[in-house]
Amino acid sequence: MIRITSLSKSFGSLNVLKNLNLELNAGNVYGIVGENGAGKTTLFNCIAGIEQYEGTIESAKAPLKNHLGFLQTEPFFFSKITGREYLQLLCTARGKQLINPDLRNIFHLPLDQYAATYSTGMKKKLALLAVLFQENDYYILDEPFNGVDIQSNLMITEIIHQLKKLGKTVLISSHIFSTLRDTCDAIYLLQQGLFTKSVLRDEFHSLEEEMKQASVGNKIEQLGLK
Ligand SMILES: Nc1ncnc2c1ncn2[C@@H]1O[C@H](COP(=O)(O)OP(=O)(O)OP(=O)(O)O)[C@@H](O)[C@H]1O
Repeated sequence: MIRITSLSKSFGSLNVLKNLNLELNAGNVYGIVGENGAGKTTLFNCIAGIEQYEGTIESAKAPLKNHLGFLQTEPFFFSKITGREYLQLLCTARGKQLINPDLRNIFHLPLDQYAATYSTGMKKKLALLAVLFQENDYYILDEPFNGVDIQSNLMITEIIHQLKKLGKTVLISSHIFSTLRDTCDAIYLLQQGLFTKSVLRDEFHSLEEEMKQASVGNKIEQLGLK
C-alpha cells in the first residue's frame, strides 16, 4: 500500500500538483493519463523522493524508496558502464545477488556493451530489467511502452500482468489508452495537477470515448483536409 495525502508541488509560482490524495493497494495496477505537462512525472518524482513536496506519502514497506522500482521515461546511464554492470549495480544497491542475467535477458540486450550507447528502446528495457531484478514491492513505470518495439510492448504488458499476480503495487503512465486498458485495474485522469476522474475497468471505454470527444470533437472537420 502507498498512501498519498494532500500532496502539493510547485515550481516557483507554478502549482503543478494540487492537494492530491491517492491510495494504491497491493496486487493492483493503476494508470495515470493526462495531457503533456499535466504533472504525471512530477507526481512520480515526488513518490520516488526525487522532488521535495508538501503533504505525506506513506507506504506499508518503508522507507518507500528502498522498495520502489522507478522506471523513468528516459533512463540515464553513466558513460562507461555496461548493461551487465548496471544490472549488477542496481542489485547490489538493494543487497540482492544478480542471478542468471544472461538467461533472464529476455529482451536480448547486448549486456557487455556500454549502456549509454544503447538505443532509446534498449535503454528502457535495460532499466526495466534492473528494477525487476531488484524484486521491488512497488513499481512506477513512467511511459513504459513509449519507444520500445511491438514485441517488447507485448512482453511489458505480460510483465505487468505478472507483477499484479505477484501482489505488487504498480503505477503506470501512458499516452496510449489501449496499453492502460490491457493492464490497469483503475485509471486516474490528471488535469492541471488535479485528479478530475477515476474509473474502474468496466468504465474504461466510456472514459476513452469521453476523452476522444473532448480532445477531438469536430476538430478534424475544422482541419479542412482535402
Ligand atoms: N524542474 C522543473 N522546474 C520547473 N518546472 C517544471 C520542472 N519539472 C516540471 N516542471 C513543469 O511542471 C509541469 C508538469 O510537468 P511534468 O513533467 O510532470 O508533466 P507530465 O504530465 O509528465 O508531461 P508529459 O506527458 O509531457 O511527460 C510542466 O508545466 C513542467 O514545465
